[in-house]
Amino acid sequence: MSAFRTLDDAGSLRGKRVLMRVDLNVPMEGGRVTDATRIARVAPTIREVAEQGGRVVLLAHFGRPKGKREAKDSLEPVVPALSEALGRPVAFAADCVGADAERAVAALADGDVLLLENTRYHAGEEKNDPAFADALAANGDVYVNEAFSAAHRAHASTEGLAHRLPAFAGREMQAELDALTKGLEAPSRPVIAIVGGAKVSSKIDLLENLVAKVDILVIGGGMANTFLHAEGKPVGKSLCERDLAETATRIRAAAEKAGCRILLPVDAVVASEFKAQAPHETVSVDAVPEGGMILDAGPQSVAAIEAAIDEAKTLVWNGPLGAFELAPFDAATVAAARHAAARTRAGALVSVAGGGDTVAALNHAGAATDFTYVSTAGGAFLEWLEGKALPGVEALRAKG
Ligand SMILES: Nc1ncnc2c1ncn2[C@@H]1O[C@H](COP(=O)(O)OP(=O)(O)O)[C@@H](O)[C@H]1O
Ligand SMILES: O=C(OP(=O)(O)O)[C@H](O)COP(=O)(O)O
Repeated sequence: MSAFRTLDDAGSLRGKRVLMRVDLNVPMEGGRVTDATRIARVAPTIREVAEQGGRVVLLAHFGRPKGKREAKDSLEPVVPALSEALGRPVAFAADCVGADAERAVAALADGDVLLLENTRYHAGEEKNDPAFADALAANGDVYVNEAFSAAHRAHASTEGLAHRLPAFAGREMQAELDALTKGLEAPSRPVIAIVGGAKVSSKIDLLENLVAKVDILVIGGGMANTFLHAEGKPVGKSLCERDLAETATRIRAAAEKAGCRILLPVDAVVASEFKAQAPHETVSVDAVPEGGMILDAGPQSVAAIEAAIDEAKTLVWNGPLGAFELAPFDAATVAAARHAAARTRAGALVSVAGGGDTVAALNHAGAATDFTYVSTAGGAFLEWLEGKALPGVEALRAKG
């Protein structure tokens, strides 16, 4: 396997248009960034290139607008947080290709930073369409991929561009891969994985491989609801992908075969509205009312998760156990995070967690700094853990 070309191999970037793919898919509320970790982690690389006199053109996605220009998925509200992290102004262009982008790029002086609008406003992005990748490439002289957390996507801005321009791994891309390899290449067993969150359809398949790699798999959040439904339990109005019941059943069988213990919630905190402080009750997972929504794991489930963490020597975690942004539905996530942090502090656990919202949840719990390593990546981290090649990483490997 050949190595990456890194920024050290890029030569002088003075006066060059540096198309840098970053992941600005950050938690936002009311038009403001609520957790800037992903921004903070790439800011030094942006500054490094700008300080060399490179003209930085940032490419990123936000949400999943599926080729449509949805105002709620604009990257413009990220500009103030980005500018604050960089300590310098950041220009913005209303499109990532075409006349708007061209004009904004042409106006850059050496050391300037420009953010282009959401790449996913164009259907060609997710299709890795050659014509769209060409249109993106027209605005750069070199390409830097600094978006490890989007490296599991073979999209035009994460993969296609690497074949069109001299391509280099960013500092954070390198650092993520180094840290994950160091922390998890030969993990002390037992290994426990916690997988929760809301991206059920895009993450459920990887559980089938994951059960062969870990000893205990805790399933939480929206992912758990899908498994509970597959077992015939009532899930009311909960976030649940009913058509994935068969996949859930298959994963349970794979886990049994691999000797991986699966832990599902036994009790749940249920509300009738997806809202902070919504009236709620704790019920058994056998008794979720028809109009109820599971928004968190209950205390018995938390106790079981904490006991399972105590058995483990290594923890990997992606996806909150509940809707942690809405108090009091953060209780299970906060308790598990603090428990894992305490075990890590005591030297009993290697703990690695990742994902845009998971990092926000760990910060919210005050637990992030105690974890052995916090990755910015969720899905990409899990796919890396499965042993899958990440298209965004593979495309950077030096040829010849
Ligand atoms: N039971 C639940 N019902 C609805 N949403 C949930 C539930 N549990 C977790 N979530 C949501 O999952 C989201 C995070 O999921 P995901 O994007 O998969 O994680 P990450 O960004 O860390 O990879 C959070 O916004 C959280 O509110
Ligand atoms: O937030 C992201 O991933 P994550 O939620 O798994 O951490 C990345 O930006 C990838 O987004 P996507 O899952 O819509 O491709």
